[in-house]
Amino acid sequence: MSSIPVLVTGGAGYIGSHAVLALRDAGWPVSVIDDLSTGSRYLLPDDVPFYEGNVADRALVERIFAEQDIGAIMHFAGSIVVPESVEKPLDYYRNNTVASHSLISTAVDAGICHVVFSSTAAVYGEPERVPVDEAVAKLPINPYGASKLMTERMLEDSAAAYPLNFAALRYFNVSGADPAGRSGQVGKGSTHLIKVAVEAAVGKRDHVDVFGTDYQTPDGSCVRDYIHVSDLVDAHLKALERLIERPEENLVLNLGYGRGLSVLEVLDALDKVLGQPIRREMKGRRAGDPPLLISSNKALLETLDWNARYADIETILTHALDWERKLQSRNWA
Ligand SMILES: NC(=O)c1ccc[n+]([C@@H]2O[C@H](COP(=O)([O-])OP(=O)(O)OC[C@H]3O[C@@H](n4cnc5c(N)ncnc54)[C@H](O)[C@@H]3O)[C@@H](O)[C@H]2O)c1
Ligand SMILES: O=c1ccn([C@@H]2O[C@H](COP(=O)(O)OP(=O)(O)O[C@H]3O[C@H](CO)[C@H](O)[C@H](O)[C@H]3O)[C@@H](O)[C@H]2O)c(=O)[nH]1
Repeated sequence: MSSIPVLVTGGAGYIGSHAVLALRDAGWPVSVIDDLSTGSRYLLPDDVPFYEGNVADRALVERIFAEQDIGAIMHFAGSIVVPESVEKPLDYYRNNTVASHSLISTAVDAGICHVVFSSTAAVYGEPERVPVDEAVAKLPINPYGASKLMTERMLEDSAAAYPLNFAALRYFNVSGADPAGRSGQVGKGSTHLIKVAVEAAVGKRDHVDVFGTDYQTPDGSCVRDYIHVSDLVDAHLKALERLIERPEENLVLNLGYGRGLSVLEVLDALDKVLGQPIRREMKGRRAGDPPLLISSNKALLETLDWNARYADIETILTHALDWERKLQSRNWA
């Protein structure tokens, strides 16, 4: 497979930094643009060409395209906090939709042909069926999901009109960290279950809240499809290869294992990894949480030559825990 220079937007963030590492490991030339609003430069190797700035800065993006001879974009840059999107919807439409418009139109003008886009299970809202397949109605229930769906739509219409193809990858619950310990999730008030749980494991928190124990699920707590970040980014590389091989095709794929784990099952697994229990507090339901969110990954398995390598929840937790310990030992966050 011939590799072409890739621009990773949001490459100093959690998922983007793993994509940079995976692309480099596989021999792709990589550059990064990131405004460092939530990202951290130390998640990237020093020798990655790094441009600090906003993807909506057309002049900067044009310069990167020219200087790095970019042929494809992996677009991770965006704002990701669901409750914040409800409080500040216009910020989310600006940073996720309007900034993406600028990036896509700059790419089209520069003749860049392939875009892999970070979408989310939030585009489905409260899905009418679970496992959720890609044909389920897209009815987002918050501005975050709506802002991402609008970008998917822009890509779809642009691909019909210009020489461009795209992959919209809808992530379920991204978790874990680079198995080699080079990157992971950086704190700053994370609300994600696995991040919160490993913070408790290293003593940054004294307990984990369990939000809701009275759902119509086997043990009463919410069920999610946790996918290891390295498996997730591997699907991005496979998707990009496919876009290059088949320029007339686009891809819209869920990224998940098609497997559900409850909050209590995740915490039990962490207790097992640690060999001792983490303190839990049973709390009421958190607003806006669907009881059950599991992907159908049939399309992913049928379309890409992709296999899960790190699906075991204890593996996911071990990698997240190793990273949390590293953060703590370096006083990074
Ligand atoms: N983490 C998840 O569970 C999850 C789930 C579904 C989808 N996603 C999507 O994946 C992508 C990456 O998420 P993440 O978890 O790595 O978040 P993150 O906050 O760690 O990464 C986002 C990166 O983008 C940068 N950024 C934000 N706006 C920018 C802009 N306008 N120009 C340049 N840089 C900008 C930030 O500084 C950060 O480094 C996002 O688009 C998010 O919506 C994440
Ligand atoms: O301290 C915590 C944190 C979370 N939970 C529970 O754990 C489950 C998973 O919660 P996360 O916050 O880890 O993840 P979400 O399923 O809420 O969010 C995921 O889906 C969202 C869209 O629906 C966004 O895409 C988001 O980035 C992504 O992680 C939920 O039932 C939540 O209530 C707890 O019990 N205690």
